[in-house]
Amino acid sequence: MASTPSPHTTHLHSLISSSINHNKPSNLSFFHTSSNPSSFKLIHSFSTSFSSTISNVLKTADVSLSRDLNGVVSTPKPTILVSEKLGEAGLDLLRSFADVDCSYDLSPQDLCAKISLCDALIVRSGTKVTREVFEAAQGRIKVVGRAGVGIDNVDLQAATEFGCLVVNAPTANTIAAAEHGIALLTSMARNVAQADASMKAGKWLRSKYVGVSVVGKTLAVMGFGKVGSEVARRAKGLGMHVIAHDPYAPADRARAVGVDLVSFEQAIRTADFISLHMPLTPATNKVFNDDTFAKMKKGVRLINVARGGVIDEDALVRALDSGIVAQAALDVFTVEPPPKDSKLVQHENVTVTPHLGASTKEAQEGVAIEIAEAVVGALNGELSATAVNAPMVPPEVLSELAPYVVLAEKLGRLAVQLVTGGSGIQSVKVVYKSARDPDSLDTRLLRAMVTKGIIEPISDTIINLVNADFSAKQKGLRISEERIIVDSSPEYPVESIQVQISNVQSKFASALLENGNISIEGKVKYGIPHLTRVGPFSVDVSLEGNLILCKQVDQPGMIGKVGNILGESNVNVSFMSVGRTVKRKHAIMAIGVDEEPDKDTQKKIGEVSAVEEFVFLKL
Ligand SMILES: NC(=O)C1=CN([C@@H]2O[C@H](COP(=O)(O)OP(=O)(O)OC[C@H]3O[C@@H](n4cnc5c(N)ncnc54)[C@H](O)[C@@H]3O)[C@@H](O)[C@H]2O)C=CC1
Ligand SMILES: O=C(O)C(=O)COP(=O)(O)O
Repeated sequence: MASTPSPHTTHLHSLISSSINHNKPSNLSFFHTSSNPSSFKLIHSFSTSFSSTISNVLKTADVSLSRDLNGVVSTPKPTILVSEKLGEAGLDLLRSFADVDCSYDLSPQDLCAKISLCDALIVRSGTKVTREVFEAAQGRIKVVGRAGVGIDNVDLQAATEFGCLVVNAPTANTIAAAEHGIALLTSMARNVAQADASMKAGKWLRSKYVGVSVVGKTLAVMGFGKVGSEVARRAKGLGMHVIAHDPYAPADRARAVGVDLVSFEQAIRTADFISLHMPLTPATNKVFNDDTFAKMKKGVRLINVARGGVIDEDALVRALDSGIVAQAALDVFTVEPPPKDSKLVQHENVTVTPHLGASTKEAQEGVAIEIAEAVVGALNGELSATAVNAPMVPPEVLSELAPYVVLAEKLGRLAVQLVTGGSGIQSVKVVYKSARDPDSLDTRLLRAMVTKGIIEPISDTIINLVNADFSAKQKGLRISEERIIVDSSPEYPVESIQVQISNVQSKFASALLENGNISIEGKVKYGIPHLTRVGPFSVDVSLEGNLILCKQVDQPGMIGKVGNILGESNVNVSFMSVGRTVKRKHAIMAIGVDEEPDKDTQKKIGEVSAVEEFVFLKL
C-alpha cells in the first residue's frame, strides 16, 4: 500500500486532477495538453489550484497550457470580442489578459461568423445576443459581459442552456442614468430642447415655451432600484414630493430617502410626473398602455430612461394627442434606433435623446473597468459577484467549500457508474450531514457538482454551475437534497455527503441500501476527499486515481490474492480499505489503483473463489 502523501500536497493534487481527468475533448483542459498529466509541474500555489477547482465548477475557461520548442509551458491567451465602444481603461485591462477584437457595428451574421473564435463577448445595449449567436459559438463562448445594467438584449435562457455565464456591470452607470433622468425632467418642464431648436431656426418664441415648475409637484418613481432611488433623492432636492412604486423594494429603504412606497394604481393616478426605472421583463413589457394612460392625471409628464419596451409607443402617441400626457421625455425606444418617421420621436411634445443615459465619460470608464474585471475573473474561473444567470457565491464561501466541491463531483461520478447500463436515472438524493444550521449551509455549488458528476459521463453536455439545474431538468433528473444536523464541529461546513440513486438496477449489489437505493458517502479528511461508505459498508479510501470495489467472503488472505493479481499485471495499488457489516460474513474491499486493470486482470479477480462481485470505477 502506498504511503499517504502530505495532506496539503494531496489536497492540491486532488483539486488539480479533478480538473484534468474530467475534461472532455470538446472542452479543452484547463491545465495541460499533454497526455501525461503527471509530467507537469502543474501547481505552484494554492491559489492556482483553487482557481482550477472553481473552473471545474464553472468550466468557463478555455485556457489550455501548451509547450514551446524549449518545453516552456505557456498559456494561449483567450480571445475577447468587444462589439460596442468600451472605455479605454477597460480595454487596457482586457488586453493585458487576452487578445481583444474590437469590432463595432457587426451585423447579426458577422457576429455569428466571428463568435466561434471567441471565449468571451462584451456588449452594450446595441448588440442582440440571441440564441443563434450561442448556437453559432459551438460551445466556445464561455462568458458574455454586458457593459451596463439592462440585460434584455441577451437571451439568458439560451446562455444558460449553453452553459455560458452572463455578467453585467450594475453599478458604474447608476448616477449617469439618474442625472440624465433629472436632465430630461427639467428640460422637458421648461421646453429647453424645443426652444433651442426654434431659436436655431431663427425664431424667438417666448410665450410658446412657457413651462411648468417642478417644485411642489408629485413625482412617481416607477422602479425604486439603484437609478430610481438616486432620481428620487435628486428630485427631493428640487422640492418635489416623491412617491415610488416597486413591488420588491423594502419600505425602510424608501423611507430613508423620504419616499412613500405606493401601489401602481396610486402612483399613476396621483403623479404630475412619472419617471420609469424598472427593467424590461415579460411582466413590465408595455405596462404603460391605453388602459394605464387612461388612469393617469390629465396633463401628466412622462420620463423614460429605463427601456422603450415598457411603454406601448402607439398608445403613448394617442395619449399625447389626447392631452392625457402633456409631455414625454424619452431616452430609450422599443426599437433602437427608432424609425426616422416615428410619430413619437417627431411629436412636438416629446423630447428625445439617443439612449444617452449611461453616456458620461465617468460612467463609461467605470462600466468598462467593472465589466473587464468581471469577464477576466470569469475566464479565470472565479465566480462572479455580478453573475446574472448563476448563483453568486461569495469568495469566502467558495474557498471553504473547495474540497467538498471536488468530493461532490467524484461521488456523483462514482454513483452513476454503479448503475447498470440502460437504467434511466430519474431520482437522485444528496444528503449533507453538517453541524451547521441548514440555513447557513449554501449547497448550490455542491448540488451542481453532484449533478455534473452524474450527467457528464452519460452525455455530451459539459455541466457547470450555470447549466447544472437546467441540464438535470432537461434530462428528467430530479435532484433532491436533505440536510441532517449532526453533533460535530461547525468549523467544517459539511461532515459528509451521501449520494443516493433510486429506482435503478446496480451492477454492484453491495452498494444498495435496504431501501433499494444505490448509496455512496464521502468525507473530506485533511482537505482530501475520501469515500467512506458504499451501501451499508464502511470503507476509507482517498478518492484519487481509479477504484476497484470488491465484495468477498470475509476470510483471511483476500487482500493478498487480489493484490497479487494486480501486482502481476503491473497495476499499482495506491490505497486499500476493507469494510464489513458482520465479522467472517461479507466484506467490501475498496482498492485505489493508479492504472486501469486490463480485461484479463479483471477476469482473474472475478475468478477468485471468495469474490462475489466486483466493479472497476473511474474517478
Ligand atoms: N438609459 C440608460 O442608458 C440606462 C438605462 N438603465 C435602465 O434603468 C433600469 C433600472 O436600472 P437600475 O436601477 O440600475 O436597476 P435595479 O435593478 O437596481 O432597479 C430596478 C428596480 O425595478 C424594480 N422592478 C422590477 N419590476 C418592477 C415592476 N413591475 N414595477 C416596478 N418596479 C419594478 C426592481 O425591484 C428594482 O428595484 C434598467 O432597465 C436599466 O436597464 C440603466 C442605466 C442606464
Ligand atoms: O446600462 C444600461 O442598462 C443601459 O441602458 C446603458 O446602455 P449602453 O451601455 O449605453 O448601451
